[in-house]
Amino acid sequence: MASIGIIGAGAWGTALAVTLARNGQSVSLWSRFEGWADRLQVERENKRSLPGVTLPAGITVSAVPDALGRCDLVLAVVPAQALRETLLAVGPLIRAGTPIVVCAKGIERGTGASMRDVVRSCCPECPPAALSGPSFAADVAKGLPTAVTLAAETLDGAGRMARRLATPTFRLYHTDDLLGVEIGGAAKNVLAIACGIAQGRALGASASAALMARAFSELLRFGRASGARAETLMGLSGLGDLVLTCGSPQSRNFAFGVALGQGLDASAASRDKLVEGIATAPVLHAAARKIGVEMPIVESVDAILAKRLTIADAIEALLTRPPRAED
Ligand SMILES: NC(=O)C1=CN([C@@H]2O[C@H](COP(=O)(O)OP(=O)(O)OC[C@H]3O[C@@H](n4cnc5c(N)ncnc54)[C@H](O)[C@@H]3O)[C@@H](O)[C@H]2O)C=CC1
Ligand SMILES: O=C(CO)COP(=O)(O)O
Repeated sequence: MASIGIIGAGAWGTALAVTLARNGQSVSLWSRFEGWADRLQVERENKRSLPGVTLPAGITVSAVPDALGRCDLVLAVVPAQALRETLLAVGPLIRAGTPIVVCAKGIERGTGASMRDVVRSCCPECPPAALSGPSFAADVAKGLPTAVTLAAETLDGAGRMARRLATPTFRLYHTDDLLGVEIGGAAKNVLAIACGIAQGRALGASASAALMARAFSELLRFGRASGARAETLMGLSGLGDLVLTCGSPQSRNFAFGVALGQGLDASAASRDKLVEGIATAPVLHAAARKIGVEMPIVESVDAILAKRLTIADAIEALLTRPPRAED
């Protein structure tokens, strides 16, 4: 069987490589940094993100992307804002017809492009797909169980990829609602920042639950108006990942929100870690406005990050919105 290619040797790229290789797959893991690729290849451990987890022999790590051209399935696991630049660099090596499964969760800043549209524009001959759902890299790398969703343009294609990537502890459901899966992953990061802020401000467990429920209502409203299916938004990649990310300090987006809520400045709170919701907040807010969907929590996060509102004013604005029927 041909290898599975993984682009990006950060926390999630490494965790996926480990999971797949433990299940007998041969994995080519690519990092753009030669020194980092060499370290992983020799030390057999990602000491930065997943200390204590051994890379199985089935993983080959390299900074030379040629092996991607011999893979029949490629996972793109770089930050959402780096996907275009990365695919422009290594995409031409990927064989036509090879699906590119984006594992990043976000919307491109500047263009407002979805991850599948970035794949389509950089690698027009490779069908885009997405893998998303409640899955912390550290949990998955330890072999703890979870379930996520694989979305592709066709249900058959999604099913084939899901069977290829599933392991006894990494359970994959599949769907052809690529739009819905991408929206869930991108939106939950922004909403988790708001939930973190509530935690950081010590607003209490009742407020956290209320905020999470209203956050889900925003996700659902935006997703449906965009054409996503309700069952996807209520599934693993929507509600499932929202619950995980909005309720756990293990989440970088939630932890960033907590730090903001405790009074830390945004750049200090996100130093040395990837917080996808920061870049996605303004683009998601703009996309919602464009289609006339109200997303007050997303709007507040965007305004706080852009320093148009203080946290205290944003909380006050949310609490004093006119009463409305629940939707
Ligand atoms: N860590 C997690 O638990 C999970 C992360 N994800 C998603 O996976 C994506 C990647 O996240 P992590 O692996 O956790 O981040 P990370 O920060 O640990 O790793 C990111 C990787 O991308 C590479 N990279 C960064 N900028 C780049 C650029 N401009 N060009 C090429 N490569 C670049 C880095 O060198 C690194 O190898 C994010 O979109 C995240 O939302 C999804 C599920 C779980
Ligand atoms: O997407 C994730 C879990 O499903 C990881 O969330 P964070 O990027 O907030 O750490």
